Amino acid sequence: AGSLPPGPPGDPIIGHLRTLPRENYGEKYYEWSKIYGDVFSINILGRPIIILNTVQAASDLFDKRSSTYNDRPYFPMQDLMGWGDTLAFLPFGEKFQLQRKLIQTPLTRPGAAMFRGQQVIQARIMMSKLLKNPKHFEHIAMRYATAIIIEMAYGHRVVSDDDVYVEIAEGINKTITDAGTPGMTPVDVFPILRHVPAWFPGAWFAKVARDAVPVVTKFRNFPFQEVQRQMAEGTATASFLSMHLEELARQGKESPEDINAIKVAAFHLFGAGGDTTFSAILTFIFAMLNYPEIQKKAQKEIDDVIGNDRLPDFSDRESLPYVDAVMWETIRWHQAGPIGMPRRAMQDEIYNGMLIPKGAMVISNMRALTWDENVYAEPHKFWPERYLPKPVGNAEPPPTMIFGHGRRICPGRYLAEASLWIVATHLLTTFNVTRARDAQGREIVPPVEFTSALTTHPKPFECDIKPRSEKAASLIRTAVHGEGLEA
Ligand code: HEM
Repeated sequence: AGSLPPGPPGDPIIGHLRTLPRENYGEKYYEWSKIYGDVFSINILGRPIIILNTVQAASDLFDKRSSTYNDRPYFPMQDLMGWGDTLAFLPFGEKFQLQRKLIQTPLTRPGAAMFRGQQVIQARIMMSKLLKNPKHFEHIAMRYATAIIIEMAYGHRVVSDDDVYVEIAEGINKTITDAGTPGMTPVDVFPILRHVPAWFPGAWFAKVARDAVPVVTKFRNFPFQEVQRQMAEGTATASFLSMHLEELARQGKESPEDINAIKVAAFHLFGAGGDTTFSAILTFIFAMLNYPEIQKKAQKEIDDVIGNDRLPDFSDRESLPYVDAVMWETIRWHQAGPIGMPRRAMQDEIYNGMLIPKGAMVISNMRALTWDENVYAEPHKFWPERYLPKPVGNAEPPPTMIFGHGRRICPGRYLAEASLWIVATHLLTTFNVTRARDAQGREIVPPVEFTSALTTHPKPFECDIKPRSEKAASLIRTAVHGEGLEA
């Protein structure tokens, strides 16, 4: 009946517990795939983990045999923190089906397009903040990613910097980072550690979870109560939450369970879509800093197509293939979620003669999928032309697999892509990202290093973000002023 996929040698009892990297799993697994094969396995205390390192394998299992892989393993850490009932962490079953439907329905490609007006406004607010406070670009990008999701989920427009939602969101992002990579923390490996008190040596995760609970609880309840209050007063703006609640009322199905399901779905949007979008935008700024020639070339395309009398809009996307290619290359270069989200096999299966046993954790290693040299020529090179048609480019496929596969594919992908595109295009149109200089006037060259958790970000870096011209600066000021959005 086949044996497990090959893998690195491990201890007969503890398996690969000690060989597992402490960070950058994606890269380590990518190296192991070169030695042990595209599909290889490790085990921790006898629990098999199967790692897929090509789009072919991920698609064969998660798309074509999806009924076996729609499940997720149990994530004790995220459960302790208060995320256990949210879509990304739910096992396959009724709750999953309901959450998936609630989240997916308004975020289809045409559904996501409804939020474009908000994205344009928020991109312009972001540019205006960069004009005033360029050194705070990291915070400004975080604020943008937050604002997009909060407005969509709750109808609240974040304009000012000390908005309470931004504060809560920062707290949430910190808990996500502190929690490490789902499936890989000590408590995932030894679920018994759930019961260990926070002071226990090495039990950092218990403290992280304990500190996260009030932050998560506040985010779960506060915006929901606000929208309920606004709906009662008749002042609510249309949003994911208000539309779902109105629909329930229309159907006369306002049971506490149904209302709670909607509350959970709205609250999950930020957890799933905030930090990932933020990571992609920060990575874009970092890529432009590291590849000035590419930045110039994208700016030239914009100058030729849009000119310098107006700001870009979504209607320009078709006419800017190079900018599109730069965006895709950014997310291929360093994707926000390097090892995706683990699945769990729901039955024994044989794949290419190898056994994938029921209960195994199955991971599609995004890092290897996006660095596969059979798909991407010289994968380590930042080369946007690769997506352009031949002979200018190499006609390689855009790396849409960073959003996953099958029935658990990221439901926020259209929204995420548009959030990134509109910011990238505004930034290229109006600003230059260049190296900052130290007190002696020498260029600061930050190392290309990324943090390691469920989502990754470039490690804090310095750069100069200056308007390309006085004209560009005034276009931003006029746009923001015209909308009455100065804060
Ligand atoms: C650059 C941005 C983003 C990236 C790279 C990303 C990537 C991913 C990946 C890899 C998964 C796991 C898919 C799988 O198991 O095959 C996922 C799941 C998910 N994403 Fe995203 N995502 C992004 C933005 C967003 C946004 C903006 C939202 C919502 C507004 C969102 C909502 C979700 C949800 C709810 C899930 C769980 C789906 C499930 O388990 O059924 N994501 N995402």
